Amino acid sequence: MNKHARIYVAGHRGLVGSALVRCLQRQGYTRVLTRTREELDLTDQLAVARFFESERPEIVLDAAAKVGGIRANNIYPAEFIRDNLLIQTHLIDSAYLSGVRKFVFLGSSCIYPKLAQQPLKEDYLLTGPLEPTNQWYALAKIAGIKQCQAYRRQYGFDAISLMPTNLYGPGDNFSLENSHVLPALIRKFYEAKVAGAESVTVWGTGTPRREFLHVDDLADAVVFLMETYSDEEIVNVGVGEDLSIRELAELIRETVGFEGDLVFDPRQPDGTPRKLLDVSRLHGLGWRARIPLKQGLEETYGWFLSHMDKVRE
Ligand SMILES: NC(=O)C1=CN([C@@H]2O[C@H](COP(=O)(O)OP(=O)(O)OC[C@H]3O[C@@H](n4cnc5c(N)ncnc54)[C@H](OP(=O)(O)O)[C@@H]3O)[C@@H](O)[C@H]2O)C=CC1
Ligand SMILES: C[C@H]1O[C@H](OP(=O)(O)OP(=O)(O)OC[C@H]2O[C@@H](n3cnc4c(=O)[nH]c(N)nc43)[C@H](O)[C@@H]2O)[C@@H](O)[C@@H](O)C1=O
Repeated sequence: MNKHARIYVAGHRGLVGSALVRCLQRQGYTRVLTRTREELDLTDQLAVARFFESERPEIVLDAAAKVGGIRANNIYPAEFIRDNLLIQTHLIDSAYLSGVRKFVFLGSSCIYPKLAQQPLKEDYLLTGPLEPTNQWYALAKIAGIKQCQAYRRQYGFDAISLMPTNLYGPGDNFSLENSHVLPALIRKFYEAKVAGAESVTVWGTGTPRREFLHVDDLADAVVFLMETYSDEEIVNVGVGEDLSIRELAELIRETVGFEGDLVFDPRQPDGTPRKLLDVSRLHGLGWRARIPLKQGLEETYGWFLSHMDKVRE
């Protein structure tokens, strides 16, 4: 792949976007294009079309979206379906119209049916009802996959769709309200430790299971597949193993060094009982995750401690 290709990373300040910029720079890509939301609101079709007309990137990595944990998805369904449909539609359409030669769309493991057989194969898409708490976001993502496939079929547009599992790492959203479980628990245990609290409340029953991929692994997989993969079939991107929320909480309690108790709040939603990805297609394409969860947790906790000023909300 030409290391001087003009690559636009949409959403470059987010968890995934910032990891993609780091990864591209590490791999010697010299022309990475970015725009903040203030510079380019991706829900504004005319602004997006003008941006592509004037900047003409050759490659687009789409890491821009309205993203949040189970509570945010449950409370803001209109924003999750509207913003994600608008952002992806504008990016895919303007990229095609302006001659972009490679487009990478990011879905999520939540696109699969709530009670599908585990581990989740890519073929299970649309074979059953979705998890209610994030059906809005999931449907938007499924529409994005179908738009990429339709543009490949009708226009020969080289768009690929990758389905990451739950992600974590430096640059994550550590807000207590709309973040995902791993960063939320890091912050909860840290604040409990500092305050000398007796316990930390974990939402739900602790029984759901989740798979966690470090965002630097994800970025490496995205760049690898950007360079090597071109087909309409979606590709799961994960580690191929999971753990219960209780086990995760115990791991984070140990990483942070909190000595109090866990209290589970079953009034909060558990969400999907399990969403472990089948990663055999990914492995067959020649990529495997490398960062172990324990090591990734320690590194993420270190980042959290040295970036307290950046904790969103
Ligand atoms: N985090 C996870 O566990 C997972 C994430 N994914 C997918 O990965 C991608 C990135 O997610 P993640 O990095 O976690 O999300 P973040 O919320 O960390 O980053 C999203 C980025 O999109 C930008 N953005 C949102 N709305 C707009 C807009 N209207 N105009 C311009 N920019 C906008 C945000 O800008 P600003 O900084 O200004 O808010 C932010 O930089 C998404 O497609 C998500 O669905 C998939 C599976 C799991
Ligand atoms: C990436 C993925 O992320 C989301 O799906 P999710 O994985 O269910 O999200 P989550 O990380 O918020 O929760 C995972 C589990 O953890 C439990 N949990 C305990 N304590 C806290 C807690 O303090 N905060 C949060 N957020 N969850 C907690 C929580 O009750 C649930 O059982 C969607 O965006 C979905 O669309 C998607 O794509």
